[in-house]
Amino acid sequence: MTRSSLTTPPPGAQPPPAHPDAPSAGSTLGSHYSKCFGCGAGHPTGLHLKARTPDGATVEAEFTVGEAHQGAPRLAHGGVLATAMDEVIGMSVYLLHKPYVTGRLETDYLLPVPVGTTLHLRAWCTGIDGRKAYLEAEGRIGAPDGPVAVRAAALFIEVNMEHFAKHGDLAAIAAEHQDYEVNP
Ligand SMILES: CCCCCCCCCCCC(=O)SCCNC(=O)CCNC(=O)[C@H](O)C(C)(C)COP(=O)(O)OP(=O)(O)OC[C@H]1O[C@@H](n2cnc3c(N)ncnc32)[C@H](O)[C@@H]1OP(=O)(O)O
Repeated sequence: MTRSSLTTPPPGAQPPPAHPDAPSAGSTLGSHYSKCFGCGAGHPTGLHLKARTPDGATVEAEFTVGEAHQGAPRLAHGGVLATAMDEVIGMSVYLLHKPYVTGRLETDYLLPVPVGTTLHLRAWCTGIDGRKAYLEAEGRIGAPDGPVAVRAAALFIEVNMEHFAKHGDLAAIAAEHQDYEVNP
């Protein structure tokens, strides 16, 4: 990953220890919002990602590139792939048990991804520094150990629920979620 200094944890920043109330190893992670383009089951044209954590530290999901995701003919659009990376990283933040939003997302495209390909996505945290969470992700073609097609590095910023109340629709979030301490 050719991550920049902005997405590289500063010296001494470490991934956090597992939060006692975060999803445990083997858990499935629900959608944070039914209309989310990345994970909402109710979104008519979204990516419909469904994630799980095999170990309480990383998050995995699969994304099959469809007709609606093309850029060049029969090939995935890079922006759609970046969305998938943003979403799987966003889901990995569940494990930190706090609300975060994407501040910066960097993406490397290593291989073209044809329509019909299933990308095996994985995301993990590389360090925490105050409100800043440093995270990475990869998308592998066809299998969890397949060739890496996409890599991402991100800086997520911790926010409070007022962020969503001020700028968005907290009532819509509250209608679907009970635990406001968790990035749903
Ligand atoms: C439960 C609900 C559902 C939650 C649903 C969440 C689901 C996740 C879905 C996928 C994720 C998304 O797409 S989220 C949607 C896309 N993202 C957004 O809409 C975020 C828009 N941006 C913002 O609202 C703001 O810029 C924030 C919150 C990111 C930061 O604003 P702030 O709170 O005023 O904080 P600020 O002081 O500026 O920044 C804090 C520290 O981070 C650094 N920093 C901030 N941005 C950057 C950046 N782009 N690149 C480098 N560094 C940065 C600052 O230098 C500072 O470092 P230092 O001085 O402390 O060293």
